[in-house]
Amino acid sequence: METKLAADIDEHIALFQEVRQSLLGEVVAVGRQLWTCMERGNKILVAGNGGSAADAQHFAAELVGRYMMERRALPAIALTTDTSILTAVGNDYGYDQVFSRQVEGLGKAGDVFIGISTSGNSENLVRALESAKALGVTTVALVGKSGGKMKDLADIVLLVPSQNTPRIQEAQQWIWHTWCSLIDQFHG
Ligand SMILES: O=C(CO)[C@@H](O)[C@H](O)[C@H](O)[C@H](O)COP(=O)(O)O
Ligand SMILES: [Zn+2]
Repeated sequence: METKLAADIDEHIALFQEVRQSLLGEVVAVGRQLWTCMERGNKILVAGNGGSAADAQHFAAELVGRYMMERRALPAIALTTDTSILTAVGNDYGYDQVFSRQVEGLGKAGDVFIGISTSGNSENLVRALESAKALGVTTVALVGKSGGKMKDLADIVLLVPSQNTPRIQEAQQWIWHTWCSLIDQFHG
């Protein structure tokens, strides 16, 4: 039992070392793009399922509220929180449209949509990427495993090199926390 837990920690550390090697530069570049988007008056839309829904909300909370320093509120909306929208759209159109419908209602050219998924194959995120693209909303896919269908649709793809769902989520949490940290610094 403890051996398995220790192996999980070793896997986490090895993955983070790999992420530092292969993804840090791009994470910084995307963080700068997110800041530029919000600075010019556009907003960030973010969505995911399950643990990634929690991540979407956690990220939006730290932009609208604060991360580590005092700064102005920033415009970010998690598309996972309004149960009336989620149940109405899910019931009337289907669960695969719960995010795309919100992107169509809220998205403006110049906004950024971020889809968080471990598989890259959640259909509601695939549809949201398609809707975003049609509106001129920049799309970012935070994915793992093979990157799935989302990898081929998004403008920017950050692929965590792991097949293990919780480890991928841990690395994705590092990515959006790093964006929060960079945005604090850019805000100055
Ligand atoms: O958090 C976990 C597993 O760690 C689960 O809740 C997980 O997020 C759900 O199974 C999601 O539906 C998986 O979707 P995705 O990451 O493949 O887009
Ligand atoms: Zn989880």
